[in-house]
Amino acid sequence: MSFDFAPAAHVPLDDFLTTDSALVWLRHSEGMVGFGEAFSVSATGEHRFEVLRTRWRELLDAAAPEAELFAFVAVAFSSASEHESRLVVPEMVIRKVGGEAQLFWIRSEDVPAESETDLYHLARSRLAELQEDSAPGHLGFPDVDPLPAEDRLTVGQVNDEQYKAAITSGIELIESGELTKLVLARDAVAELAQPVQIARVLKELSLRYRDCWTYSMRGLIGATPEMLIQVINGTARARVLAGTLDRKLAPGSDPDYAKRALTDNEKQRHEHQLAIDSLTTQLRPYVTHMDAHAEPFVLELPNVWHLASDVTAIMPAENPPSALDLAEILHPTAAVCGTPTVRAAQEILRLEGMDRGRYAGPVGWIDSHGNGEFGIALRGGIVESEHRIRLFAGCGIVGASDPESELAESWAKMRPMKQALSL
Ligand SMILES: C=C(O[C@H]1C=CC=C(C(=O)O)[C@@H]1O)C(=O)O
Repeated sequence: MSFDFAPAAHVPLDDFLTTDSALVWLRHSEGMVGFGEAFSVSATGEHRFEVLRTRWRELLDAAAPEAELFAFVAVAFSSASEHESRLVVPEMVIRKVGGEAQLFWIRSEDVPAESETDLYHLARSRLAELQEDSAPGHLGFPDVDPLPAEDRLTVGQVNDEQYKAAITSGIELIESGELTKLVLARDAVAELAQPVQIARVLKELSLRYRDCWTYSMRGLIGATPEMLIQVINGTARARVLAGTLDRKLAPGSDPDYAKRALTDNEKQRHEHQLAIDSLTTQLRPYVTHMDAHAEPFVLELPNVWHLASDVTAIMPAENPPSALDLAEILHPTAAVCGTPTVRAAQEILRLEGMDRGRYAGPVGWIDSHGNGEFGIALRGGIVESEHRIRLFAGCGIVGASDPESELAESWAKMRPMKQALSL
């Protein structure tokens, strides 16, 4: 059931981030926050999307026809990943769009209520209970977590030298003509003396990175600037990024620096074009009309500038694919994998030396009408235990790439999380 929810209409939705276990999708202080867990399914391997989709359909088929259900979804980057892809239906969702807020509740049959007003009060008190829930139990942390004496950031599975060596091998593959583009990632581990305060980190990200989509899905947290696909009432939208410039490197007084260094730079344009082509080629067969900007624009974030392009498409009126269908079709784009896709994915497994888990996979939400939004899980990390979070960042490699600069760029991409964790 759903109610108009005035308490969220006049305040930022961020104010409802009271518990670390909340499921989150926020941008410009609107979006969705979910509490509790009515249903959950996980999957690994090649059929992970299909397993999530099938269980979601079964759930919808079993639900009352008028039920409005939402699920939060995060899918592992690779079919070879040992990490689980998850779909979680929260018991309650606060959704805010265009200044209007609603509260959705999957009420268990045994909650008695006499009137609408009664129900609303019951919903409010249930929400208050769920908002108090401090249980990181949902995240399945191990019981024992040795405390670091002070906060530290250490190398992950891939150290700087290994990362640069992988990039050099990537460049060789591109020069030999086997690949056109390859995205290689690395990790770093933050160990904190105090428990990771997920809700606080999310608030910081959402406040500072307002143009990004702040997400939290059972331990996977971050704020991504890249929209893989959004489907709302028959219109699909994507924001494709590729081509990055660290703002720290910019000369202070030159207003045209970002434009010159990105828009007028051949390497960056080439890298960007490959990402656009991979998205539009995959999307075209599923839509009736598609518009992509002829010229990319410069997206300004507090840490970096990106070359960006927005794509809008109209879905067919009959049997349109759902947001989850499209996420599967489009993943992985050349912004996180490479060109050609299959070969690049193989080289990522061979050269990267780590399991990306849900980093760089689709993360977002879906509803019972096929609508949904999936960002690419970038600029974030995975909370691995109460005191430890693994950060990830990757860089698109083309023939003209330089390993040292790409390493520096990967640090720039981790800066939002480092700041939010006060590291
Ligand atoms: C792979 C990441 O970024 C991608 C998205 C935007 C720009 C990118 C780049 O310029 O390399 C990457 O393709 C990451 O942030 O971990």
